[in-house]
Amino acid sequence: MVVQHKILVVEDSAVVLKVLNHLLSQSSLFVPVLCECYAEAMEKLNQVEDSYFAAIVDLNLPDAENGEIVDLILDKNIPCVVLTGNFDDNLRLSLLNKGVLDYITKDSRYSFNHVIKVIERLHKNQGIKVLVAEDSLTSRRFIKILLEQYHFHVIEVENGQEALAKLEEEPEIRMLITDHNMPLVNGYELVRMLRQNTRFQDLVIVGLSAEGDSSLSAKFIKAGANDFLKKPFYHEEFHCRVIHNLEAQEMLVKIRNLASVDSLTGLKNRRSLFDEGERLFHRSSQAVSLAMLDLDHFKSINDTYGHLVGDEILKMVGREIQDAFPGFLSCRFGGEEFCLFAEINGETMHNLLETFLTRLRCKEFTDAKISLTFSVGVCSQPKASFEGMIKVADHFLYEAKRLGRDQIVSDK
Ligand SMILES: Nc1nc2c(ncn2[C@@H]2O[C@H](COP(=O)(O)OP(=O)(O)OP(=O)(O)O)[C@@H](O)[C@H]2O)c(=O)[nH]1
Repeated sequence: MVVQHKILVVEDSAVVLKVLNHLLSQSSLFVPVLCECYAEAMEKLNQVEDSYFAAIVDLNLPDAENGEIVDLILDKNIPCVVLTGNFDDNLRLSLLNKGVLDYITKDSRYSFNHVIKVIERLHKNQGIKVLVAEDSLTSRRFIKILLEQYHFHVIEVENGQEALAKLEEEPEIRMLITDHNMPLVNGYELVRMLRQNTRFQDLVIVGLSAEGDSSLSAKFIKAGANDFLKKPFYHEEFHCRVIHNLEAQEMLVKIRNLASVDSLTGLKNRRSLFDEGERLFHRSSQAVSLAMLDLDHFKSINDTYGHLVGDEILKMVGREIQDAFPGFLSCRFGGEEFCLFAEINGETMHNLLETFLTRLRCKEFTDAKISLTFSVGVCSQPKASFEGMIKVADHFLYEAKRLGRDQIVSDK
């Protein structure tokens, strides 16, 4: 079940309130709570049972014209995004110094999408671990506060050696913010070491360099850092760089996943079967088994109920396979053909497949209550190559079809 978060919106313009309400309601994560003035917001905030994930506020309200709403929100420790009609540099600085998350002018309709993006980002950041490597306690704490303001989970270390140990210990750390001048292993050496290890390829690294040391920024980037910041930096720039680099990395992961996943079923696609299967095949020192599964008479399902129902069936079958074979390399080989590969012996593979086929026979799929069966070929005897195993399993699959379908033929 999705946990929904309340977002307090304080805005005197009915149109803006409507737009923000619409945009927030489009996400299943957020529930907008709308207020037209300061007094109404205060009343909502005083209802003790209510806690707010964030607030979006207009600076000039009819009953509080000088941004008093910001202090009210920040006093309650609620992350605050300010929307305003006029851009003023001094005001912007004073708001950012107070600790507002962002300051956005209502100069186009994109401004409202920007506000929602900030709130969504805040939500996403909750699960993201960031490592801060910095020997100066003051500087480290300052960076920690800035990151926590954006809901990141912050881990602190005092030097490069500790950073390496922490990154080994906690592989889910997504970002490293590192100073250069640190004892034992300095920032530049740390980045070089990390980038030589393919495991840390996706780690986002932002180097911190002292003012005037331009060669260091270049060295950081050359060593493989994604970005750098010159100290002292202003927190608006810090947040932008952190978020932009993180989003670029997220996009990369998304593209990589799209390239390896079958969009219909969510299983791995044929390309990643060969990539990952080859690797597992060569690495494995124990028995491996490979199964090719083909839905029986699938063409007649398409012909009778249409392609959309056929697609729905393939999606459901994908989920069944995922549930029945956790930890397996499971892929949609093409059309209505699937492939399973794992480090198990032929007998175990056979038994698991038997259980799966039995369960499938008892099920009915879609509103049309369609029954499904699979023909399966299994290869579990040692072969010279991964491709060789696929060929053998494919051969047994066709044998299963020839023998009347709905059965397993294997070499065990
Ligand atoms: N809906 C849908 N159908 C697909 C997709 N990919 C392949 N098919 C259909 O799968 C059917 C496969 O038909 P056949 O190769 O004749 O096999 P079959 O009807 O399952 O018969 P047997 O394999 O001999 O039991 C064809 O009708 C394809 O159009 C897809 O992504 N979606």
